[in-house]
Amino acid sequence: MGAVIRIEPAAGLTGNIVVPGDKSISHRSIMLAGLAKTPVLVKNFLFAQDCLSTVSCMQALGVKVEQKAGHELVVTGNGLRGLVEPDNILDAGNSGTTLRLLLGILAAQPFFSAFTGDASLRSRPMGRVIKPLADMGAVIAARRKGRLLPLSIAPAAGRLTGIDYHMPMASAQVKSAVLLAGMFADGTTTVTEPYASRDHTERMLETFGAGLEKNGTAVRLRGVAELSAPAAIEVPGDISSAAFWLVAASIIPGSKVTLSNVGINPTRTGILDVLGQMGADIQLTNERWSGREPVADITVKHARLQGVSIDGAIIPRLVDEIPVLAVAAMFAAGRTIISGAEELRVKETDRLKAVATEFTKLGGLITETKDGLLIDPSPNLRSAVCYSYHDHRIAMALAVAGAAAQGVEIEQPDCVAISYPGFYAQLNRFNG
Ligand SMILES: O=C(O)C1=C[C@@H](OP(=O)(O)O)[C@@H](O)[C@H](O)C1
Ligand SMILES: C=C(OP(=O)(O)O)C(=O)O
Repeated sequence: MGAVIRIEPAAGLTGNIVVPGDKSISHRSIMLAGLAKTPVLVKNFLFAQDCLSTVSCMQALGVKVEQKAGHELVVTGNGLRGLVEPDNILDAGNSGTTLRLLLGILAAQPFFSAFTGDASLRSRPMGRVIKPLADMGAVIAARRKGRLLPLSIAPAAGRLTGIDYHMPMASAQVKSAVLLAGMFADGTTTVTEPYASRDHTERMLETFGAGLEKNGTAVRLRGVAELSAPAAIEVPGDISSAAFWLVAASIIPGSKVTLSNVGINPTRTGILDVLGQMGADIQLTNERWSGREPVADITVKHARLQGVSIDGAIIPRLVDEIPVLAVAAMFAAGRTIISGAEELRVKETDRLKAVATEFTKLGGLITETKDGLLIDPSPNLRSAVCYSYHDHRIAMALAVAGAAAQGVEIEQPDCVAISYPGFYAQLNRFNG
């Protein structure tokens, strides 16, 4: 693709877009299927770099993964206690989800393993997962006093012990790591979050026969002897990928686009709620179930947007959509205030800083605060050379801003392959 991509202004978005499979659910489908005894067909798997990192780690742990036609995989594991010691360091690449969820699984294994990742992942906080796992009896050593990759996991002295863990932040990755370790532990494991984060792990554990109890934001799980796998899992389209089109169509005049087969799990639909509050014209049709995950087709038309204030429980429900929500806010009337979003500082890059710095280069009226963003209507957006920070969501948010205004040049654009390899090709179809 090259070191820089030029995004041209787009005409109205029309027609149908099929967004790729959900990244969170794709990761979990490979991990849980890989711990089952019978083969699982995974349909609409996301063939993107992050999920492929999970595939290669699971293969290194002795799980067979075969690619079938299209977006299908067959995963064949060796049962809940059938993983084998990897003969090299596992590489999670750019993927926080791969690393943190697998850490929960590997913390409970009777063998040694070690992890590294790319430069971004090596700077992201791992203490938040290592601490509760260590409380369960896991033996994990990591760089910078147990906080950063690379890290190693030694076999625990005996079986892990269930804990009652109150998480300091809402994080599906931390919650999932503890629950996955809890499957292998003696007794019960309870995790409580300050606000509800995505619950795909809980839903998929139930699909694989592991009983859970939920009470508010608390989830409780007992140790499991063996999983019982479904014959097939169908991964819904990713609402976090759909979000780029929801915003692009809302702000580009003449747009009317239908996004088919998008996951609408309520722990993920904050973007629909907030765009709706801003005055977006969004309709859901054909609501149905894909296993335990709800899906729908979503039609979005251009609309006049209003600024909005968001904080608190909504943030985990749209945590990855904030960069593109900031684009919607630049095109809205009135100020938008985003707070309680300090978690964005520990994603692939510091997303609050990246959004404020790069959108300012485009003429956006946007200021970073300690835990969020202040965004004013920005009528004089211009073209500029902007930087992705190698962060897929920053690159795609910049592309949407450029497409809706005077174009943009994005340095280091290839990172979209982390979650949405066909993104630029799809956007090019709408060149004005
Ligand atoms: O569990 C998951 O699949 C994810 C959880 C979120 O991270 P946190 O758990 O750090 O909030 C999210 O940002 C990430 O893209 C995917
Ligand atoms: C934060 C993200 O992913 P991860 O934490 O898995 O790297 C993301 O996809 O926006």
